[in-house]
Amino acid sequence: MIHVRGLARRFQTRRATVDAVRGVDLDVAAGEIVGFLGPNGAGKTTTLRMLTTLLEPSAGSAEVAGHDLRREPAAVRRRIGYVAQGGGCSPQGRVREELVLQARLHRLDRDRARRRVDELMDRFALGDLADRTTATLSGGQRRRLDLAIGLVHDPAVLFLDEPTAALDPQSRAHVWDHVRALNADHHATVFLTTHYLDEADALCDRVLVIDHGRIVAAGTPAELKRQVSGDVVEVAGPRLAALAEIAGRLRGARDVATTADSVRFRVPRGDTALPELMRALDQASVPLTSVQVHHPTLDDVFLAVTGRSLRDDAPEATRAA
Ligand SMILES: Nc1ncnc2c1ncn2[C@@H]1O[C@H](COP(=O)(O)OP(=O)(O)OP(=O)(O)O)[C@@H](O)[C@H]1O
Repeated sequence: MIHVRGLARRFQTRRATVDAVRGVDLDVAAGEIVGFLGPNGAGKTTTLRMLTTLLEPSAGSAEVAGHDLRREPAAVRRRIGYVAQGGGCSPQGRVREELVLQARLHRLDRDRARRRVDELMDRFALGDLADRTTATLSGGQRRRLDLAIGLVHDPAVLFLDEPTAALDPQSRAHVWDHVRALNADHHATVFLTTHYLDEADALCDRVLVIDHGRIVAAGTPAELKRQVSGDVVEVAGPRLAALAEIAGRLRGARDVATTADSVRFRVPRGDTALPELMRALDQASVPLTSVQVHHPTLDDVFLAVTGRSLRDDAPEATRAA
């Protein structure tokens, strides 16, 4: 359903050249839900905007829903739905009116537009909100409307840019239910971007991790999680360099990372690694002020596959207009 080879996009700003996407290859089969996961500024939105014909690629090729992205952009647009990060409806528009307007923009005749809008209002539980202006909707209601708008023309592929960003946990779970149901009932292909590993885990058949414009890991959520199996040990003390060196020598220790005030690393089992660590530190007379063992968090997954922490993340370039 989506086949991409060498897709790249370079932005030229007054101050810098930004290679936002640096040669991405990916394939999405019909009926798959694929998550595009990565920290801020990794290149997710830029890739999505290229695949939805909103942005011209600097290099590479792609076929989306059976049409060539560069040669047949209008045909691609007819077969895809796109829900952007901020949604796309006017704040003063009313819920039902907005849906009808979108249906008419997609050239559905009056009758078909009415039927389609009724169907979508029902599916996304928007009936009670029909006459509300979109500016008065809660975050979760607004996302349901955005999804309905993205589906008005019954697209073969739905692109979602961070569908649950800034939603409370309950609204996030509702959005996930809707996406799952779309996929199960209509065999819809869904390509979504997210910051959240739990979202990818709950929703996606497959996950692609992008960092610095390149895909750095791909697999099912279970496969990705296996890559960060084991426990994470975090130790602190006055001699961090010595701690890191000793940690690196423990059996099975991986991904030793020194932060400003601690050393973090992964081991197959925390309970067996700790006595070994204590003995080694004792022998080398390296003092320890604290030690913690925990299961890998979202941050550890990012650390393992991208080599940096989500928490330290910052946009790398100022956006031009
Ligand atoms: N119009 C633009 N001009 C210059 N640089 C840009 C432009 N759009 C994006 N960038 C840069 O390209 C890189 C990738 O941005 P992109 O928005 O694709 O990342 P992202 O993974 O979607 O991030 P986020 O999760 O924050 O939305 C960033 O360094 C960003 O600053």
